Amino acid sequence: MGDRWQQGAVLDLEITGLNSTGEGVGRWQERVVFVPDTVPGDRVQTRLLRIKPTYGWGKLLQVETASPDRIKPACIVADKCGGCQWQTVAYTEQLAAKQQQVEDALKRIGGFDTIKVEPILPSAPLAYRNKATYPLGRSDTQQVQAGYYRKGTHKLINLNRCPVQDERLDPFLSEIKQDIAEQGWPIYDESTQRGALRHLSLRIGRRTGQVLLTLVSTRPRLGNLEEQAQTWLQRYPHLVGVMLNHNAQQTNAIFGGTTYCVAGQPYVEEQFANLQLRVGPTNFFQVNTEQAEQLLAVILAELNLQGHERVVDAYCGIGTLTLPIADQAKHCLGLEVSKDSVQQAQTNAAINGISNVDFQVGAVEDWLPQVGERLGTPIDVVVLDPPRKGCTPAVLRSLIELAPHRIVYMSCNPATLARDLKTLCEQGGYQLQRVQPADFFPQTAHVECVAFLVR
Ligand SMILES: C[S@@+](CC[C@H](N)C(=O)[O-])C[C@H]1O[C@@H](n2cnc3c(N)ncnc32)[C@H](O)[C@@H]1O
Repeated sequence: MGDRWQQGAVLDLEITGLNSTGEGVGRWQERVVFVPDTVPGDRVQTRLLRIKPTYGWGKLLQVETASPDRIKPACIVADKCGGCQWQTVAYTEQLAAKQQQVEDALKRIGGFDTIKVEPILPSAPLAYRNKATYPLGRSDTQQVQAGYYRKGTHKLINLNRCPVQDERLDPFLSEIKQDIAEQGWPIYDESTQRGALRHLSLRIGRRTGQVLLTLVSTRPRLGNLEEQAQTWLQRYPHLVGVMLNHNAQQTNAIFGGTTYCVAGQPYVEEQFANLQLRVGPTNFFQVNTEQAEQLLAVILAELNLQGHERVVDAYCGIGTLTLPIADQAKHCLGLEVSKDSVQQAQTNAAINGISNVDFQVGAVEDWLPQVGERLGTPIDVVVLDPPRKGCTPAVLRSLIELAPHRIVYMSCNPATLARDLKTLCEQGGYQLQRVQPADFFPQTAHVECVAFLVR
């Protein structure tokens, strides 16, 4: 079945680009076809799986002529693992696709036809992640496994190494599951909802080498965990703490609300932008420390703070942006919904001797309307760094009412960024001055950006 626009048809295509979800993009008789696992420049044979009148999705049957940008993946399970989409795409091509993704979102969603997007800041392409969270499972022969899910499934691929993770985390991945097996701790089974251990989570301070190991369990206790934790602390000199997170909910969220420190300390220390930061097991912290630091340097250079500014850092996490900004401003107020993160941010402020900051636990929606009373007006700068879904209409309305002179909007989703920038410009009288993308997530289609607005 070929040469027809119907499900099951086999088509020959040339792949000419990559889309924002990581699929290769080709054209067939004016229609667009998305084909996962392909590289721009590939000539491929694909079978149409799903079709709409003007576009569809195909499954790669074979690469007839490989693109010069198709490379050998660093990962031995790259063709199966659902973790990275772009292990076979040359890094320069990944960067070009991300640049295009940002430019397209700003034009198509934001209507910013003339805005110049700065060249994307490249990262180390491998071994860059400071945090790994591996689901645990059992093989058909009942061996304990840890790894990532096979593409599009919840079937685990057992891994002993993951090339995008900091290499110092690999021994924990390959060895801890053996100890779990020897302890006989029951592994959680999603299908029956029985068992205890769900995830192995690892966090490393890139500059300090300190490692924190967290087990996520449906039960608040595991027999013999204290003794096993002591064995791990002795075996791994860089391991500084062992934690147990209790998550008994039927949910996709990895962590539950309570975390116990079983042995050692409940955080890793990280040196970040000349500050000493403590990061707990469940706190949000950018996974690419070096890139977060590069983007922070861009923000500080662009803001060029003089020491008299009142700044609000909305969605502030553990103060990663709040503290370096406060260092150059009159006062900085961080707003953050996670109580744990705010406590960590307050500790981080104290350790670094930064006293011109405050942190408020709560939703930005609730607290942004009150920041004028709290800090005094005018507010000079508001920094936004929301989750992927972007800002709610209520946050944008409050922001427009507050009318800070400048807005810095950091985002990991160019589509919601472009949507919110459009609202701020059309309804709030802001002008988009500059957009700087940065690659925080090599080997995946994700891209981070910071946009600068002035009123
Ligand atoms: C992308 S992270 C940014 C954290 C911080 N700016 C950083 O660079 O480390 C988003 C943060 O927003 C918090 N958050 C999510 N929704 C929120 C809301 N409605 N109000 C306040 N904080 C929120 C999350 O807990 C998370 O810490």
